[in-house]
Amino acid sequence: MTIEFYKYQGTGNDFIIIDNRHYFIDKNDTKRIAELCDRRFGIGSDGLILLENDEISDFKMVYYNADGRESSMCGNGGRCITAFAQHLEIINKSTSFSAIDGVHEARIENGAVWLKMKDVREVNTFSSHMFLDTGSPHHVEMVKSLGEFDVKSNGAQIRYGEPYGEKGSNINFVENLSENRFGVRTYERGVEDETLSCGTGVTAVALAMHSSGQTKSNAIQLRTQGGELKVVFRPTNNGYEDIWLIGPAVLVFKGSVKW
Ligand SMILES: N[C@H](CCC[C@H](N)C(=O)O)C(=O)O
Repeated sequence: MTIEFYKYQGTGNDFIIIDNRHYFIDKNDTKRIAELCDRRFGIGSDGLILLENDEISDFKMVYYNADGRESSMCGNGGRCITAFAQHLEIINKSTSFSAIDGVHEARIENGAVWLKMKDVREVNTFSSHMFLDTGSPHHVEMVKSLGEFDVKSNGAQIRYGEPYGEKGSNINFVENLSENRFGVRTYERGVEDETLSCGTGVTAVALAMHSSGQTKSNAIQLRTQGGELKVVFRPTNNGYEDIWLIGPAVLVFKGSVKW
């Protein structure tokens, strides 16, 4: 079967997106999904996203990491599928769609996509790092001179080490740039490499910086290797709510491929 795909990127985190409302893709074909994500033998991407019909919302998002396995929520992917849904004229400027961690509101405003993230009830603080789940699990730790830091080897060591083990976590390394701006580089579980940005990751960093008192602001700028993202949120006495991940989502090309 030959299928049409669209290639999107959100601050360099890139995805193959397929309108699966009418196809009958074998969603358990881990090998084929990994082949399509391969940067030499396939189309090349950090992940693959299916857009499907949904009874309770405008559409359903199914996310696979580059290893071909279905995974937890992808923030940059959620922004890209919103732009894709508008491209397909499924939506106009706002939507609510279903993903593995629940229903997300999103809107497109002045060329940026706003994605509402799930509420975060707890930020776990340890001596060397913090850990929280923003739809995907995230380890957050401060480093000096982020630009020269070896993200891949240090990230892999933490991701496979205790307490994360095989299930793993995404690993974010952070440097403070100003009162409300932080540099972030992320080792992503399921890509098993550094990605140019990670949406649930920068969301975790923004909340961790507020929770640890490194910022008093509730509007945080995140500088990633792939570009600038913004996270705004409302601190409550039960964690964080009204959390929005804001940034660009760009259609790079479309094509067709044998499945
Ligand atoms: N690799 C992540 C999922 C994708 C997260 C990232 N691409 C984002 O933008 O949030 C995980 O397995 O937890």
